Amino acid sequence: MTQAITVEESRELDDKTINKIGIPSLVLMERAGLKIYENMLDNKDLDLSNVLILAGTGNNGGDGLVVARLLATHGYQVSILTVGNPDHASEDHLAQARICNYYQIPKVFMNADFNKFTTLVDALFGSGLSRNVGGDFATVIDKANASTAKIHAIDIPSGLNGDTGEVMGTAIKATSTSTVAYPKVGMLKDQAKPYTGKIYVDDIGIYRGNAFENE
Ligand SMILES: NC(=O)C1=CN([C@@H]2O[C@H](COP(=O)(O)OP(=O)(O)OC[C@H]3O[C@@H](n4cnc5c(N)ncnc54)[C@H](O)[C@@H]3O)[C@@H](O)[C@H]2O)[C@@H](O)CC1
Ligand SMILES: [K+]
Repeated sequence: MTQAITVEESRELDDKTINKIGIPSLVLMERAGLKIYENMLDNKDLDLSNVLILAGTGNNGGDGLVVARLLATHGYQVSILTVGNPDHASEDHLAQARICNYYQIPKVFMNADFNKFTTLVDALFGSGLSRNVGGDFATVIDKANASTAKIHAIDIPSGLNGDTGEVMGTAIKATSTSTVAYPKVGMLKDQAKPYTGKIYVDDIGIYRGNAFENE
């Protein structure tokens, strides 16, 4: 597996790629979503006949909404549960939500029966997780773990500390995880294995170091 980075490094690399190198964030999100979708098709442990996207209102959720759209446009049955305050949604999340609305991807709410779904996509938190998980987020994570569905996590299983591999209150136990750009150091610790499952590392155009860099 390629080198691992800290969560802070991952946020710095995202920022540099977008604001210094100039690759638009929605381009990175599209590339991430496409790779994640392909990882899900690749993983034969996942049954994609009825998928639910668990989307937070940040960019991790935005990645999840790209996956929702790719599944829908390729004929898969997919629904979205958005968790968190929509008034605090990131710009890119809102852009993806408008696209999902265009495609009329069905929405479900907190009372949804997760056992109806064959695969859940964990897009609640990625590198933005900054405190212990509680409230609706904890409810959804615990319900997802207790369900019969398999879980595919985006970037970092939600609730797992990407630096230490510790659980912050509660955390998603995924069958597989698509991590963006580089794995985060905490995900490679032994204690993280039951949470990450099989790890896919997705190259989306974010690189540590650059031979052409003049600094
Ligand atoms: N444009 C970019 O920078 C890219 C971001 N990507 C994705 O975006 C993710 C990072 O997105 P964000 O920075 O929007 O952050 P997240 O989507 O990880 O988290 C969203 C927000 O949740 C809030 N939050 C943190 N801990 C919480 C808690 N315990 N309870 C409730 N709310 C909490 C924070 O305010 C945080 O900003 C990455 O993990 C990756 O999946 C990828 O699309 C690649 C490009
Ligand atoms: K996640």
